[in-house]
Amino acid sequence: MKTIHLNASNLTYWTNQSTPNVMALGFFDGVHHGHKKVIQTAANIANEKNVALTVMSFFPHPKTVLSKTGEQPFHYLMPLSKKASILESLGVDTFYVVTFDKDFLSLLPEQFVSKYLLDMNVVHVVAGFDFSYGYRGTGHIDRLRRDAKNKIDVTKVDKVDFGGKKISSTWIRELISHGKMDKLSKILGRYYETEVQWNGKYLQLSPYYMLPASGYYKVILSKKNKLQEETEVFIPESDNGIYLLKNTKHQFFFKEKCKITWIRQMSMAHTLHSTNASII
Ligand SMILES: Cc1cc2nc3c(=O)[nH]c(=O)nc-3n(C[C@H](O)[C@H](O)[C@H](O)COP(=O)(O)O)c2cc1C
Ligand SMILES: Nc1ncnc2c1ncn2[C@@H]1O[C@H](COP(=O)(O)OP(=O)(O)OP(=O)(O)O)[C@@H](O)[C@H]1O
Repeated sequence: MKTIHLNASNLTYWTNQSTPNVMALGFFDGVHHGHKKVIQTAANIANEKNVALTVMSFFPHPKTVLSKTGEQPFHYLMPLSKKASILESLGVDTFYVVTFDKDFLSLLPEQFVSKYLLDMNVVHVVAGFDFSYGYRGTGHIDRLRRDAKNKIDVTKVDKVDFGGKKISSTWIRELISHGKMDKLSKILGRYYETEVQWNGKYLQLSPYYMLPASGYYKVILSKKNKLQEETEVFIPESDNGIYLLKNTKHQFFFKEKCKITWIRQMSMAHTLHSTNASII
C-alpha cells in the first residue's frame, strides 16, 4: 500500500498520477467496526469494478484546527503509521492523507469534490451515513453525487451500532478516559493497543496514542508479537507514566519499543498501594 500526503502544492502532481478508483472517505481514527464496514463496502465495489481501492483521510484531525484555544487537548487513538498498517490489511491500495489546514477547510463542498475527487479519478465514493465535507461541514454524503455532477457513484453505509448507540471514535475516547477497557474491546472488535518505550523510570506512551484513566490495569506486554507477558501496570494521576509492578518477569522488555494490550481496569486507585505493589 502506498501512503500519499496530499496538500495544495502537490495536488496536481498526484492527480496526474491517479488511476480510476473507489474511495472510502473519513478520518477513521481507531478503525472501529463502523469504519471497517465503510472500507469493506468500498473494497467489494472496487473488486466488482476492477479498479483500485483508495482511502482519503485528513491530518491533523479537523477538531484540532477548528477548536478554539483553551479547549481540552485532542487525544488521537492511533498514529498514522498504525492506521496505515490496518488499512493495508483491509486491502487498501492507496492511502491519501490530506493536510487539514485553514485553506483546505475553507474549500466549498463542490470545490472539494472537483479538486480532490473528480480530478483524482474517483469513480465511486463510499462513506458513512453521517459523513460531511466542505466549509463548515455543509457537504453531506446525500449531496455528493450532485456536487460531482453525476460523474461519481455514491454508496452510503448505514449506521453500525452497539446496543443502539452509534459506534464512534468519540465514544471510544470516552471509554478510555474512564478506564473501561473491557467494554471498549467489544466496540472496537479488539483490545486497545498502544506502543510504549521504557524511559528508565516508567513506560512512556508513544505519540498519538491515548493514555487510559489512572488506576491499575491487567495488560499484555509484547515485543515484536513474539514475546508476551500478562502483567499489571499502574497509571498515577500525577504524571503520564505507565508504571510496571514488581512481578514483571521480562525486564528485557525495557530497552526497546514494545506493545501494551489493555485488557481491563482492576481498580481505580489514583495513588500506588505500597502494601501490595511497588514500582520496579
Ligand atoms: C474540504 C473540507 C472542508 C471542511 N471544512 C470544515 C469546516 O469548515 N468546519 C468543520 O466543522 N468541518 C469541516 N470539515 C470536516 C468535515 O466536517 C469532517 O469532519 C471531515 O470531512 C471528516 O469526516 P468524518 O468526521 O465523517 O470522518 C471539512 C472537510 C473537508 C473535506
Ligand atoms: N458507526 C458507524 N456506522 C457507519 N459509518 C460510520 C460509523 N462511524 C463512522 N462512520 C463513517 O466512517 C467514516 C469515518 O468517520 P469518522 O472518522 O468521523 O468516525 P467517527 O467514529 O464518527 O468519529 P468521531 O466520533 O470523531 O466523529 C465516515 O464516512 C463516517 O460516516
